[in-house]
Amino acid sequence: MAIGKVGMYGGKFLIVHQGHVSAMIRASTMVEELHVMITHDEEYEKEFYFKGTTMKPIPFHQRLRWWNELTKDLPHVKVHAISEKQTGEFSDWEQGAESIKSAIGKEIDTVFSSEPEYGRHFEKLYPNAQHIVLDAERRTYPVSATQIREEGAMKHWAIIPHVVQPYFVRKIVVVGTESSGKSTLVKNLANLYNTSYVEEYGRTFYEDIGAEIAIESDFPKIAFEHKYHEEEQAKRANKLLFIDTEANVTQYFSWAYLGYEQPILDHVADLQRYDLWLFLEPDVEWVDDGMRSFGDPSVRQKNHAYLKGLLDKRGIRYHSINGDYNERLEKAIELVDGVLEEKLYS
Ligand SMILES: NC(=O)c1ccc[n+]([C@@H]2O[C@H](COP(=O)([O-])OP(=O)(O)OC[C@H]3O[C@@H](n4cnc5c(N)ncnc54)[C@H](O)[C@@H]3O)[C@@H](O)[C@H]2O)c1
Repeated sequence: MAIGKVGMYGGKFLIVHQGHVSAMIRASTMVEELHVMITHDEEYEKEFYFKGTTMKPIPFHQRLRWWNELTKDLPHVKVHAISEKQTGEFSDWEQGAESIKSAIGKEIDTVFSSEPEYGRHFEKLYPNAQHIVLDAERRTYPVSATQIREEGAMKHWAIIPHVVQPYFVRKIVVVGTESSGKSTLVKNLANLYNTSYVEEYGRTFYEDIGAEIAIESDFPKIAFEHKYHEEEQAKRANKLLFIDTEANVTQYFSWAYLGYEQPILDHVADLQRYDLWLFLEPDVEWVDDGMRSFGDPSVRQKNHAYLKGLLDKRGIRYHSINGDYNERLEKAIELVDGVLEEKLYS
């Protein structure tokens, strides 16, 4: 028999970690229905929880989405987001409790937390409810959200839930014109860092249709499909995702093959966020693999300058990578290690 009928488990969940998930799952086995309450005050959070960290504030919609996904197989667990104005006083909790009670709409008989000292608040706010303290010593997951915000997600990867991890995956994009060594570098880096990668979709597209003639509608299709693969691979990534090309490169190909740029590709480029841009200089030997068209050295240089111009126009901070294959790899590794150490490059 359940210990209680209607349970409540609340927090700010900045960020959601396995300690929270473990508490929620245990609580869900003790009551007939459990309500997870995400209390938020985004202005206050920005000022008091994220300032001075390398982490960007996490919108409450994002937290709601994580909790929805985490509880999707538990029909008796409901998730709510509650605005709770923060001033650092107990009155914040009073106002929050009113919103919590009205959102649940039923008598709350069990309140869960991992903090014994919250008991004094709960006695006043939920006088008829029992307070069940779960893992007060944080033995299962000895970590706090504050520590993760301060030290960064990379360091605490193993205790970040799998539905939350894609949000924190660091995206490293490798750009350059044809035969600049992008695909080899991307695969080598992915294997070195034991993670996933995204291939240049344009190549697969033309291989699949067996055509060498490009038409206007190919390029938006390539850009969208490429984005889809980025999303999919981010779910499998181990901290880092290596990506071969992006929408500016697709724009460059539109210009190179059709003679003009397409505004829709600019819109896709506007939405992109990468943590590190590696720009490969065309100083390695041209390799004709049967799919390439611009081997002449002067054309190669002109194309290279055009692509750089596209990135410069957008104010993108890229890192030029040149030299032989070993020099390129070592330079890339140095920069990628910086990403793992939460260095901000863009
Ligand atoms: N108004 C209310 O009635 C009410 C009720 C509950 C919570 N709240 C809000 O939530 C806040 C309290 O939550 P918080 O700041 O502690 O939030 P939090 O998001 O850091 O933690 C949420 C809960 O998870 C527990 N927890 C944290 N790390 C854990 C770990 N490693 N292992 C196991 N459990 C762990 C916490 O003790 C807390 O009970 C309050 O400041 C208040 O704003 C309000």
